[in-house]
Amino acid sequence: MMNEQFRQALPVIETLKRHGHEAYFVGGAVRDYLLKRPIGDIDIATSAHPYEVMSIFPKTVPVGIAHGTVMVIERGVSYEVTTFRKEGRYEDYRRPKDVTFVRSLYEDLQRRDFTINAIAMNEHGDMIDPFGGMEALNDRIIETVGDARERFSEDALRMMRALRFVSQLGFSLSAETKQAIVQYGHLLQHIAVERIAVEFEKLLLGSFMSKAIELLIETNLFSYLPELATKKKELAQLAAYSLVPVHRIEAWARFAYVARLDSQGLKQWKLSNHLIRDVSICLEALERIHSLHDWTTDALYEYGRYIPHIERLRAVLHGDEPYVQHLLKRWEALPIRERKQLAINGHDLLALFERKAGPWLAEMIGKIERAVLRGEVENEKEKLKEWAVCNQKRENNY
Ligand SMILES: Nc1ccn([C@@H]2O[C@H](COP(=O)(O)OP(=O)(O)OP(=O)(O)O)[C@@H](O)[C@H]2O)c(=O)n1
Ligand SMILES: [Mg+2]
Repeated sequence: MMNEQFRQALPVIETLKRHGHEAYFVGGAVRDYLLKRPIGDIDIATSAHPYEVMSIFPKTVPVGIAHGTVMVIERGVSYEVTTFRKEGRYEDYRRPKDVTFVRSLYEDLQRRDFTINAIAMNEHGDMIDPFGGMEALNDRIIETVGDARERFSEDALRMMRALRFVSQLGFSLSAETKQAIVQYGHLLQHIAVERIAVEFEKLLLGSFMSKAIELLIETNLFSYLPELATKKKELAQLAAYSLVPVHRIEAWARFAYVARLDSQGLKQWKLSNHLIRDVSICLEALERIHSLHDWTTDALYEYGRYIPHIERLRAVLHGDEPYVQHLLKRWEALPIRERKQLAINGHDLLALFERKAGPWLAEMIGKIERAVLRGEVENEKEKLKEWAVCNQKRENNY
């Protein structure tokens, strides 16, 4: 009964109970535990007020007091402890700013998005499941708690969440839930792009991505996503790929490649500049590298640590085998893997030629770099100096 992660978290529940409060495990961890999937963060719901939670535990962080959430750190692990609540008035189809704390677990579960996410577990491992979540898990159905149109107008992001759960779990949408997405999809326009992108990324990384993308098209929800309103055909192509990308860079790069989005398009998704740069490098590489043959020494050197991403993408997009290990071996065998490894630097060259710094210097370093990479000269300071001087003479003779 109960797995190690929950057992480790038991003291949090027990401590709350000792202080006279109710406390349960809730949310995704309970769902994933019942599905025998690896569980992520453990969330706890309690009748205790946030300030009571903070006074009971020695180590807490008020991460979301306004929403009733306090992070409790117990034996180095952090848990989100949220006071039973029902959400206050919803405005603008977003999560409410104010919440009302309630004293009953039932009311707390009632405000949750899907029945599979509205199951609570007590300290003995007993399930409290007033909305049929376990049956839905068994039937592999995603259905809202109560009226779907109500749930989606409370928080329109839940429509994206429904599809990301489809992608992660391979479940189907209940007829009512699907119908409500068709009807309320436009409300997604009120949701911050950053929040949409978080769910979309999980969708792109799910094992059943194709099924989710097909639903995205079928419900027309795609037309409210950044840059995708006119990309129905491209999305359908994305659904045709069955391999799962292992990394977020690959997930976004494959998406951008198939949907024909450039870095400007990705900017509309409000991804971090860092991620956009990584994805853009992969996209640029995919224009050049179509087969194993295109992995020249120069390409290996240029793409360095991106080789595994690019190669896996190339393989998926061209229906080929990935040769990651082979390419990494070739990359590791290069005389140098980055400019920093050159045995000569700018100072050395300035002294050698007794010249002032100028454009000639970068040009010279570039030539030396290429010569070393091609094995024309050994990466050793004296040899490089000699080569540089000879090269200069050769050029002056022309
Ligand atoms: N828009 C939302 C977001 C969350 N929840 C509720 O809050 C729980 C925790 O939310 P979150 O951690 O975002 O999702 P999980 O279901 O836990 O999924 P994951 O395992 O990916 O964290 C959900 O299970 C659900 O009960 C909700 O009702 N409506
Ligand atoms: Mg969670």
